[in-house]
Amino acid sequence: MTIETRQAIDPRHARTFDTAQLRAEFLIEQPFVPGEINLVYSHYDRMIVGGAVPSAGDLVLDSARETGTPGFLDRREAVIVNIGETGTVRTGSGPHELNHRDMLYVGLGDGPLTFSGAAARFYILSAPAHRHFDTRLVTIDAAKRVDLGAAATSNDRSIFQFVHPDVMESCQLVAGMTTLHGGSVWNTMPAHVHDRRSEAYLYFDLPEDARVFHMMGEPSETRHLVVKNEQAVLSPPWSIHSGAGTASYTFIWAMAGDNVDYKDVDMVEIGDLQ
Ligand SMILES: O=C[C@H](O)[C@@H](O)CC(=O)C(=O)O
Ligand SMILES: [Zn+2]
Repeated sequence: MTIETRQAIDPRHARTFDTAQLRAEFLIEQPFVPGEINLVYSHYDRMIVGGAVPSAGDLVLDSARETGTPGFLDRREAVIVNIGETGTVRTGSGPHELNHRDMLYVGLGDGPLTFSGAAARFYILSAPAHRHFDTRLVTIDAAKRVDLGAAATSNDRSIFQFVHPDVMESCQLVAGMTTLHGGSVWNTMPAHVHDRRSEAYLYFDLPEDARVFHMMGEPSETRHLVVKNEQAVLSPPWSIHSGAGTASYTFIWAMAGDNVDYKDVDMVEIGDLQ
């Protein structure tokens, strides 16, 4: 298992970054490595973001020096999303079968996690937690669907809220999936920020020869990251997080911070973007 620590970057510092520095701090280039668990420990709300690709054999996430606790989930909760084919995640309380796009919420203390499935690809999210909620599998049918945008503005999309107060309780993690409908390529425009919560994006189901231009930065200092399929982006509390693809795609968004209020966002007027 590898864990890379990323410091929380001050927006005044981020303004000075060139492309390589922006990518090194905010892009997770290869979360999915066959036969490995590969994580980033971010100091933005101490979110852990990464992947597990069991392929040949089981992979176990039991402990990490970075958390300073004997077990990885002793003081944390997690969300696991399968973006590959059917696989199994065994938690302390038992096995859970995850089909493509299912999410598993794992409550505080319910580790270790064992990942299996020859063609499964597990996206891993974790944040500190203050109490236990029962581990729960949330399928796309159980998620709350919100349709937003329109074809005329190239942002016709469905937002599926999986770990969200309307569906289930959690401590900090709020997570879901947004699918762009055919021909639509823009997510989260008009853009927003939410200083109360950090966010992470994983773009997937994007053709190999397509790219998403992920918009980030303070509204008055925007930057972009060119992102390919199955790459993740860390979005600081001070940053917009929006993207336009050269093709349609799906992404997983997840937040952690002071509240779990999905609607608590500060919208950015289009005229205020620079
Ligand atoms: O705070 C909310 C997150 O940025 C995403 O849920 C937004 C999103 O999926 C979209 O508008 O397409
Ligand atoms: Zn957001």
